[in-house]
Order: sequence, then C-alpha cells, then structure tokens
Amino acid sequence: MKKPASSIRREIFKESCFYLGIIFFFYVILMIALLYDSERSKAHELVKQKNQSINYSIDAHFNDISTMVEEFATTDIVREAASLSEVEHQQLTKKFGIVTTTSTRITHVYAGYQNDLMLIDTWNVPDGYQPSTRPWYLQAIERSPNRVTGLPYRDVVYNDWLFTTCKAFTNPIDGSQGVVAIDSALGVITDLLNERATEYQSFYSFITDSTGKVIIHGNPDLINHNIDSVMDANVILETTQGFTNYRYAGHYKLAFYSTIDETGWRLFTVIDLWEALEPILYKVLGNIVILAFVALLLIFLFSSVFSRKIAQPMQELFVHVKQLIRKDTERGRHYEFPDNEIGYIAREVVQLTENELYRRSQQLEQAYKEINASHLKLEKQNQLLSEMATSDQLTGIYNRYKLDESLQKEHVRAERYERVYSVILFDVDYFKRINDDFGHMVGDKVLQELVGLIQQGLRRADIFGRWGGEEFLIVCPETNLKQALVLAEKLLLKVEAHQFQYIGSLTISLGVSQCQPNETQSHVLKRADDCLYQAKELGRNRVEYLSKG
Ligand SMILES: Nc1nc2c(ncn2[C@@H]2O[C@H](COP(=O)(O)OP(=O)(O)OP(=O)(O)O)[C@@H](O)[C@H]2O)c(=O)[nH]1
Repeated sequence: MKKPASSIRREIFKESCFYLGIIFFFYVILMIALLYDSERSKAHELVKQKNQSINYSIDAHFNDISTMVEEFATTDIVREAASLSEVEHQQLTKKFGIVTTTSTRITHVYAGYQNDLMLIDTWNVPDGYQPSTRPWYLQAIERSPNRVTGLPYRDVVYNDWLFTTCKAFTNPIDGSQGVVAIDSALGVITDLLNERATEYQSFYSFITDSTGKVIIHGNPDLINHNIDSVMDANVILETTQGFTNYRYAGHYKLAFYSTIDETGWRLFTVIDLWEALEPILYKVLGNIVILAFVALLLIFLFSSVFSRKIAQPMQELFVHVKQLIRKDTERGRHYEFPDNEIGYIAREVVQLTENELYRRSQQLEQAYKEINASHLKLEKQNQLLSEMATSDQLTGIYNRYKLDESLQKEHVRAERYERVYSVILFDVDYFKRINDDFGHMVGDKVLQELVGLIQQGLRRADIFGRWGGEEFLIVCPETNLKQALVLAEKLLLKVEAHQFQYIGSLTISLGVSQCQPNETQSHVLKRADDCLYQAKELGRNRVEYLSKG
C-alpha cells in the first residue's frame, strides 16, 4: 500500500494556520482602526481640554482685571482726580500700589487724564510724559464707553510685552476725560500657555488677536505676524471654536482653537499628529506580539484537539489496516475508536478488511489443501510407479529387474566383506497342466497363493522375487550352501504339504547354489539353474545342488 503523501495531522495544522492567519489579519486591521479612533479621540479630547483650561484661566485672569478696571472707572476719586489736590493724588497712587503689590498678575495700575496728569503705582513718570498720546489712552477713548481688554504693548522700561486693560471715564466735576488702566505681564499668560500636557511633548499653544495677528507665541519672532505665517494652510476660522488639521514645517498638526470671551483672542492649542498616533504603532506591535503568541497557542490547541478527535482515530485506523494487510500479528496497543461517525466508519473498515483477509486466508488455505492433496496423490503415483518398476504385478514380490539389482548388491557386499550368500531357484512342477485344466485365472491364483506360502517360510533378510513365468528366485544373505539346502528342503515340504484352492496339492523343484570366491553372480545363478534343471530331470519335487557349491 502506497504511503500517503500527507497526514491528517499536517492538514489540520495547515488549515488551522491558514484560518487563524486570516482571523489574525482581520483582527489586526480592526485593532488598528479601533486604536486609531481611540488615540485620535484621546488626542482630540486632551487638546480640547487643555485649550479650554487655558482659555478659562486667561479669561478668568482678564475678567478679574476687567472687574477692577470697571470698578476704578466708576470710583469718584479716580474720575475726579484731575480736579483734586496733590494729597488726594498721592492717596490714589497709594491705592494703585496696594492693588499692584497684592496681585502677582498685575504689573501696574494707573490712570491718565486729558490734562496729561499721570497717576501710577510705583513708576516715576518722566517729565513731559503725555498719557493722552499713548495707545492705551487713545484706544480706550476711541472704544468708550466700552472697555479695551488685553491691549498688547512693549514696556518702555523693561522692554517686556504687557497687556493693558483700560476704560475711559468722564470727570463729573469738569467733564474732562480720563482713562484708568491695569497692566498684566505676558509672563502670566505664557506661563499658562507653556504648561505642557504631560502626554505629548509636542504640545504648545499660541494666541492671535481677533484679527488673526499673533500676539503670544513660544517663538517671539512670530509675534505680530499674521496667522498665515504660523499655519501653512489658510485656516478659515469662522466658528468660535473647533478642531483643525494643518501642516507646518513638515509636520502634520492637530489643533483646537477657541475664543477667549473677555479679550476676543483666539487661543490655539497644538500637537504633532504623529505624536498622537505614535502610541498606536507600539500598541499595535505589542498587540501583534501577544496576538501572535495567542494565535500560536490556539493553533497548537486546535491542532491537538482536532488531532485527538479526528486525526488520531484515522491514524489508528491507518495503522490497523496496514497491520492487517501486512498480516502483522504483533498488534500495537488496543485503541477504542470514538463513538461517532469516524468511529463508525473505522469499525466498518476494520470489519471489512478483516472479512476480506479472512476470505483470502480461507482461499489460501483451500489452495494449500488442494496442493497438498495433489502432492500426496503425486507421491502415491510416484510410489506406485516405483513399485510398478520393482514389483511383480501378479504377486507383488520383487520382479526380475529388482531381483537382479538386489542380487548384484548382495554379491558386491559379500565380495567386499568376504562373506557368503546362496540362491535358491525354484519352479512349479507341471504348471502348464494347471493352466490347461483349471484355466489361466486359477493359475494366477495358485501362483499368488504359492508366493504367500513361500514368504511365510523365509527370513526378513531373504530376498524373494519372481524370476519369470512360474520360476522364482530366493537370495539368502549370510547363508552358506548347507543352510540354503535346509531352507530349500523346508520350502519343498511346506509346498508339498499345502492344499491349494481349486487345485489341491502341487510340488516344486529347487536348484541351490552358494557363491564362490572370484566368481560372478551370473555364475552363481547359472549353477542354481543347472541344479533346477537337474531336479526336473531327476523327477521333480526335489532339491538339487552341486557339492562344490
Ligand atoms: N496362469 C499362469 N500361467 C503361467 C504364467 N507364467 C507361465 N505360465 C505357464 O506356465 C507353463 C509352464 O509350462 P512349462 O514350461 O512347460 O513347464 P511345466 O508345465 O511347469 O512343466 P515342468 O516345468 O517341466 O514341470 C506355461 O504353460 C506357461 O504358459 C502365469 O503368470 N500365469
């Protein structure tokens, strides 16, 4: 039986690998999609939260300052200061100073008047300083009765960027105008902007004013530039807040922008999109490793389970059938096929195979018996043939051919060992008459009866055969003439005394001779024949011999 090219176990392993590979592939795709969505949402959420937190802080900051400015703008001593005395000026300046020192976020609190009176907390106003010409004063007058919040300008003393919140008012005494203002340092806001979101290294924020001009940015060179110089793309910021993606300096950015209510500024919070999505790669790789391990485990599990359930019974069946076909009597361990379709098929196949083998072995056995029988028959026929070749058909004793052969052997043996043997040649007297009187059939019966009678008087070692017609020869090994004569006489008397069926009595004549040294067997026979002839001549029913042997 040809060995199968593959095995069920291998097939199961291959199929498990294939299908689990497909599941693995789709799972990885799904995982990437889900992770992408989750990481993207997380990044969106974080950027938005951070943006809103900064927005609230800045808004709160300017809200406090605006409240103070509003309060100062309605306070009598502030509004009327241009009409008041130096002492009252000092009182107001002192008040401004207290506010400045109690709040770290406030740099200066001051008021400028139409008559160029300048009252400020700690700063020594230089001679000739005209507040009414300063941008903060002019803007506040221009926007009056509204407040101006967060007007950026560069501090003349420290060259720092400051934000002024200011509001114009009218002196109720003389109707002149004035502006009260509070400065807050850029540092307060940049500190807020620079607070990093721990998750993302690329995180930063910047602020533009309502016209799109950059007013606060980590890179000071970009301040006062249009938003176009910060973003490659022309982002249309029509809504008050939202997400935007853009490319800047070769990096994809994710940004959330919102409007700071108090100032009308736009606050942008930005991260590198790659940094947001990078964890996906590591998570996917990590998951792939875990999943590959799980997949291998599952493959191993599936293979072993299916192998046990399907492959093992089939393999056992394969081995079983192979053993049956090879007539391997040394069966392996006993295996109980499962009680399912496979087991059913296996048992049927085993049964069929065993039946077929039994049928074949029966056939073989039958063929073997037939061969044996014909062999026996042949042997019998051979034996018969051999018997026919050496036996006389009528009497069953040795024929002439066998007698010749036996005599020759005995002659050689006697010569070699210097031993003696004798021969007795005898013939039925007047046998022709028996044939004539009783018929040939009776003659045959008489010859058979005579042979039986003679055999009774011989030794086992004597060789007895039919010499021809009604003439018989006895070869007596280790027997000298004297002993042979005794035997011949005995046989003579025995035949004479016997009553034959159909014919009654008959006689025989015998010629006896003993082998002499250096003569041939023919000589021995010739002498016996001569003696027989002589016995016939001398009246029959007698034994004759020559005295020399
Ligand atoms: N029934 C029968 N007769 C045989 C057989 N062989 C030889 N004979 C007969 O035996 C007879 C022998 O006759 P003869 O040779 O004249 O000798 P005899 O009649 O015995 O006379 P003597 O030998 O001289 O006593 C013949 O008639 C043969 O035909 C045989 O196998 N069966």
